[in-house]
Amino acid sequence: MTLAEGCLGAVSTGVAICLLYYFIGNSARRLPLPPGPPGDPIIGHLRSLPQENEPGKVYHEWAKKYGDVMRVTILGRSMIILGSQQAATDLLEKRRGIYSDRPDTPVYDIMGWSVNLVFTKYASTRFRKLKRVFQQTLSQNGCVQFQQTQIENAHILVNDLMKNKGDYVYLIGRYSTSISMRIAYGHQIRSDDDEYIKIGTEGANSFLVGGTPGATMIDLFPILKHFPAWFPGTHYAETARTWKPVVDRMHNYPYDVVREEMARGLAKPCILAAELQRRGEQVLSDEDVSVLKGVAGAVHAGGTETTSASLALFAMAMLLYPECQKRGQEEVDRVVGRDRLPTFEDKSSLPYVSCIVQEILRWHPSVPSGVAHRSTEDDIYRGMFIPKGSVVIPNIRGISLDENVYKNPTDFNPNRFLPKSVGGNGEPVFSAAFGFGRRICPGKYLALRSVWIAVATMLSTVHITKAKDKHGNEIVPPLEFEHGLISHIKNFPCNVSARSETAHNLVVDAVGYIDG
Ligand code: HEM
Repeated sequence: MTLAEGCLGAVSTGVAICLLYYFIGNSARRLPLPPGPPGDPIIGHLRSLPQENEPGKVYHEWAKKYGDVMRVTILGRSMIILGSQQAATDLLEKRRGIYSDRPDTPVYDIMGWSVNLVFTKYASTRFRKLKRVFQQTLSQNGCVQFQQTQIENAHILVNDLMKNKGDYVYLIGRYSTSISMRIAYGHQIRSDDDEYIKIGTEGANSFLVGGTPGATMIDLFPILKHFPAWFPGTHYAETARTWKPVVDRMHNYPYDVVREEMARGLAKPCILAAELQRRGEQVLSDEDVSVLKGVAGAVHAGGTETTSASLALFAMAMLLYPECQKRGQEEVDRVVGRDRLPTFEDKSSLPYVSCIVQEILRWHPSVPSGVAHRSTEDDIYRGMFIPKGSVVIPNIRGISLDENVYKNPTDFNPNRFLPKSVGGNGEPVFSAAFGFGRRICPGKYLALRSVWIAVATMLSTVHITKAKDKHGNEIVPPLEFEHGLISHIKNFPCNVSARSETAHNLVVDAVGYIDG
């Protein structure tokens, strides 16, 4: 074969491949898009998308009519809602190569959240750097190094609950903030006026004012962020600018403190100090500093509200389903006894307690609509065309309510996860609580351990009962939630008391040993 013939052959093959792609691409575009409820001309579903009410529940009802892969549009942008474990696994996990990006979130970028892994674009060096630190420190084995911190904070929690009795939701928030701050920055929270509680709470509040990430008018039309504040639709950009100093302070203040403590040889072991030490004498670029602030900030921002929302649900479940509390307490008493407190070594012998934790995560998932993914290529699924650039939402709440998988899904029933051989329903563990694919929650193992040790320690030492009104009648709190990226149960009254004098003394002793 001559050189000319060879070149001709290569060119013809190239042209044939291009034509094939062109025809496949075109025929894919001729396939039906996923079905969905009717929308308005031009604006699409802007008016009909649920905002106030529980969106995941509304999507779940729509899915009964339109299927578990639904499409809605907002001003021409496609949003695909996945309503079953099967569809979410097929796309977000099995085709992770094309469903792992995040949509643009200019509102959160203006606020200063772009340092955080959750908003980082998939195909970026920054994503790989942030992910590496999480994978190394918070893997299933890596988490074990933090168990003493978790145990100590569980003891502080029950001690405070016994003293403060009714202030459950606040103390749970303090428990999860303490764990995050200690792991990220080596700082143990000891009092209510601690600066870390203040900056953490303020930073977390910014999530309540930024709208749904990727779905505000500014996210859809970023040009609007340059328009004056009076212009319709610009409101989120203005709000975001107001909150920027708060979010910046949340990232900067603890970073500066740890650096200063390291310089004086006083820094406590934590993720930030370990990462700084790893870099030794090396001069840090602005990007390095921003990655370090992002890692530590993500431990706090990703872990605090989600963990406390889950534990707030635990108390509500114990109030509404006292028989589950009784069964959990009996299991702990049988395995751990009454003369010591639970440890992680007891975990494998306490299956019902683990089922309680699983059921908290399923009953009302704390991130009900997940965090939106974005597709980076055209795709075909079950004969439907999913255009490149679609925002893809795993409806975690909908998956938790799937009647084909979970019997009577609105009931709190830990027994559903026990094998049939021991009288359970043998239903599958609800893994969707932590998301999917390459964006799956990197704090999953830490979170599961923080929730487990708090639940086991509470079952061992305290009794949670309904509060009474002024006439002595028990108050049955309604199951109501504040809906945002993270779904929080609305504050509710309850009583928490020591289960026995022995339990009280054990806790007081344990707290006395915690190192200042
Ligand atoms: C019960 C507690 C928790 C729940 C229910 C939860 C749930 C989730 C969910 C649903 C996602 C989105 C996954 C996806 O996009 O598919 C996520 C992402 C994330 N979570 Fe968690 N999480 C919890 C605790 C934590 C903890 C303790 C940390 C940190 C130590 C953490 C850090 C993160 C980060 C950094 C991301 C973003 C990951 C990425 O975008 O690649 N989370 N979490």
